[in-house]
Amino acid sequence: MEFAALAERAERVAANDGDIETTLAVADLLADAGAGDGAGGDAEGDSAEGDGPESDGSTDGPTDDLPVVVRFLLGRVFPAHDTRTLDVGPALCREAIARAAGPNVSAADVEDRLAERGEIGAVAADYDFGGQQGLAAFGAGRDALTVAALDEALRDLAAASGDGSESRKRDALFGLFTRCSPSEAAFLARLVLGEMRLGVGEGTVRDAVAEAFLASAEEPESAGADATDDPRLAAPDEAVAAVERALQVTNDYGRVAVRARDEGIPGLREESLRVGRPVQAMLAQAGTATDAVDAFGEVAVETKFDGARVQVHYAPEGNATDAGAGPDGDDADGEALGPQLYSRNMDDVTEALPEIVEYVAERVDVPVILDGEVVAVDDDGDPLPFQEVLRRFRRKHDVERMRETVSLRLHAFDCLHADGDDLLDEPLRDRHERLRAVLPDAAADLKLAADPDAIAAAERDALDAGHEGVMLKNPEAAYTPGDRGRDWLKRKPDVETLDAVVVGAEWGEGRRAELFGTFLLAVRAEGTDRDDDDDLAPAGYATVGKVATGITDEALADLTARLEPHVVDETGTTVAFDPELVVEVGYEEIQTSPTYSAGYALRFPRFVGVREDKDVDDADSLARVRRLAGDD
Ligand SMILES: Nc1ncnc2c1ncn2[C@@H]1O[C@H](COP(=O)(O)OP(=O)(O)OP(=O)(O)O)[C@@H](O)[C@H]1O
Repeated sequence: MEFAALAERAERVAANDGDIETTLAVADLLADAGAGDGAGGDAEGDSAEGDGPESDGSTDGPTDDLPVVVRFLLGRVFPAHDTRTLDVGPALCREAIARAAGPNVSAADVEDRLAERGEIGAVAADYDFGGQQGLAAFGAGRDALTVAALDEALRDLAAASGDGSESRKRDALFGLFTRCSPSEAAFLARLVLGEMRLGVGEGTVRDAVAEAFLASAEEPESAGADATDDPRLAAPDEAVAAVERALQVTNDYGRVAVRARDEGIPGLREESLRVGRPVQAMLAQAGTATDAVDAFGEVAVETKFDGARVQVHYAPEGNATDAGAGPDGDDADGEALGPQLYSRNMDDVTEALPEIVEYVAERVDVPVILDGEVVAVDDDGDPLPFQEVLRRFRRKHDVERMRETVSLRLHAFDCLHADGDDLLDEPLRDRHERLRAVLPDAAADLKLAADPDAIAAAERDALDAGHEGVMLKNPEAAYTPGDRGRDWLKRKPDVETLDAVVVGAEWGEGRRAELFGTFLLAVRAEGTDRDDDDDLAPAGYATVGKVATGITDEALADLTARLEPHVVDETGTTVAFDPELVVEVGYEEIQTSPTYSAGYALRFPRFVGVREDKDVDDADSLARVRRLAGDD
């Protein structure tokens, strides 16, 4: 396919403004790109026969434009799982455009034009690259670019590394621009910067692949046979689901399009995970303990580690199964592969984390794909804030020195593949069993809990151990790459906070016996008197709950020192204070309760901090609590 044809078709795609029109226009474009030389295309209505063999567009022989066109439409030269990048920044692109535009145009001119036009494609299209410069560079006038030639040129450009690579990239890009018509130049500029602006997202391409290659014909006669009986085709929903599934496991839109075209639904169903080819991480939504219990009944409660996401791929020597693959995701079945580590965005972070590589290599003896979090720890193994992990994460230089400064630990919480078995569709509880079997040392604990109080207790433990909180997961759920569904909930941070007065406390236990442990909270309640002797709230205050969660050892010592001088009464381990100190507390909800004199209780209260800026007269009132509870 000529690049000019693609650029022009892309402009027409972008002119559509409806979802369906855009999808149909992309489907048409893909069908045409897929019917070109070397494709098992359907130009003659023979796609049901096809040419069968697995093809990813990288075989010898006539080139297949389909995978390239699919990637280009998404603003990519390489599949998402591939860690290669063009590494062309906006400045380099502007310089190449300026040079291609001729001696009278400087990079600053291009920048000015960009400020006016607002977008690099429009700027590139403004210049006439096919003019003098192009002739001078290529002697014989404009030499038409094909999609395949452009793809090859960009792959070469991406491979440039080391000294002088930036200027070689600039030269290569300049050379390409000189061969471009305005619409090609716009496409190329957007492509190298990954900003296609066609209104074509991943969902559109998914639907278009299904439409172009898998949809059963609406009128079977038109295909000469009863196309609905063709096992390679399916009803639209089923076709889209099959494409989506293949995309989840391969992370490669080009490959999936080719497979859909050549082998239909059964071919897509054969796509599976490959060790060495990262998949998108499953993501979480915010939710409360009550949401989780309501939705799942029994909830899998895990520690939420405060670090950086990492996906571990490893196929040990001598024990690689058919899941082994080369790093570029080809089908190098059975090949061993040292531990590879990928970030949440599928960047290769292997080199930056040598101790995690060693850790995995020493302990795992079957091929695996694991999901987890890398956390920085102090000398006692206690977690450090996640900023410490970031100091290590993408580092290419000084790795050994940094390794001595910041120690890392892997907490694995999921297992996507083990010993030849793809586990995405297995329930979490079973995947977790496999995880414990392959890497018991690093497997995060998974506790099952069926009521919010048990979850709150687990959260308290996690916070006390210095972690970020808890994740609440559906133990029966599959692993859905890239999906932010309702099966994983990150416990919602407290949405509301209350500024309450500390009116009492209990001494702590064990190593905290010298410190107050639990604090009794009250709000202003003008006109109230003490109800009975058990009520510690002084006149004018009403109690709303106790807080013991979220307080570091340091904060406990500080609170104890500040409150001890205000003790007015002490019974056993319980003390009452003069109202002096205001603290901010988070909570999940406010419920009516006979336990406290306000008639309300904070559910899952959590200490946020001392309100140094507030006097007790500025603390929240019972009237506000009533409003927050929805009673006023
Ligand atoms: N046990 C666990 N299970 C799943 N994720 C965990 C776990 N512990 C820590 N995490 C981390 O928590 C992240 C999800 O929570 P959070 O929203 O805080 O992350 P984010 O990257 O800021 O946002 P998001 O991923 O939701 O866009 C995961 O991507 C993962 O890195």
